[in-house]
Amino acid sequence: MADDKQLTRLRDQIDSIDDQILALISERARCAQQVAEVKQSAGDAVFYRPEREAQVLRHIMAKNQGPLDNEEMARLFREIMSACLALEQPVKVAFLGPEGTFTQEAALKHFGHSAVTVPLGAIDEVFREVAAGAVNYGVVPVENSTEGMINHTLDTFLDSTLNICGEVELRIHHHLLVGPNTHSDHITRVYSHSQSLAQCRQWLDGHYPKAERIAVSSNAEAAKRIKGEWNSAAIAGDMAAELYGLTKLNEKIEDRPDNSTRFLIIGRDSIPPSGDDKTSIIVAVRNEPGALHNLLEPFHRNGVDLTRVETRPSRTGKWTYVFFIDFLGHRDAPNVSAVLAEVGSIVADLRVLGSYPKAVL
Ligand SMILES: O=C(O)C(=O)C[C@]1(C(=O)O)C=C[C@@H](O)C=C1
Repeated sequence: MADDKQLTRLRDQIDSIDDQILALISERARCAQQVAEVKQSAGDAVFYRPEREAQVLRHIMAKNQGPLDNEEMARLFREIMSACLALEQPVKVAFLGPEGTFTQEAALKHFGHSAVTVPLGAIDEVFREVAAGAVNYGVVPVENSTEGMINHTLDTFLDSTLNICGEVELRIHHHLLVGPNTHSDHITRVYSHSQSLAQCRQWLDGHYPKAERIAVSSNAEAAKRIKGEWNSAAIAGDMAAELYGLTKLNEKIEDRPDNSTRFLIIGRDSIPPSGDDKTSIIVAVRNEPGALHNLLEPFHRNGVDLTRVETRPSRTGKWTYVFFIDFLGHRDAPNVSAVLAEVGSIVADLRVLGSYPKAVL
């Protein structure tokens, strides 16, 4: 048994520290309320400030001396800021539903749990609802470390005028889930999103080679569907398992242990610099010799680091290539604006999708 006196003394200490934390969080929340008043009196209706949130989290991570690690500490502050923002004005965030998808997990990781998350049926719908002002922001998957780009999201940007205002990365752990009617020896069907089935291909080949693999609109949808079915399993994450009351037969069945997905936050406003930013652009290039070299050379000459170059077929048929390019730096930075001016003058079309803080968590 622990020493009772020592335990009591330590718990008294924790009680008194909690009182101080409580008073400080309340003081911080009152400050946020005053910030809201300042914004309102300036006629500014935008309460969520991603560049400021990134700065707050980076500052906390730089100052943290343990024993909690930087990510853990930032997550706590993420939730405090989320609650403070909800006091100013609750933020409404649409995501690719139903409830329990990895996209919802990404939305909550980025905005914290005080955000109101709204499930929608398709990526296009998320874009539409943000554009219509029915929600403040949207979260869409853009790229998986195992399976590559999510082309549907890229293509939707071609027809949209929305801005990218943030990015969030999520480690993706898949589990094989079953309802009460299914035994592990009698699984004849495995439901999941096509990307998730692909991310677990080798595991399925090894463990359930004969089971039919059925692609559905999301892994949460797969989890929802198998609840009452016999001989069926779903591949989905923790949130879906919990939400639909399913049992995890096998955990972390993704073929690559570092499997992660990058999501983008889309909104209507452009975001000021945070000090550590990225920019995404779409360019349409004429089909001429040296076109790709001419496009990329100004980045190199101006010391702008490219983080991704992705090609998609142009849908107008007018231009042969459309490139999605991500690079480090904010569009307001002199070297970035010089590159954008130069690139804009040589390509058929250039659209800046947005400059936004690099993912902190
Ligand atoms: O600094 C602001 O503009 C605030 O509204 C305060 C605060 C915070 O809690 O720190 C809250 C919400 C914003 O998204 C950014 C920061």
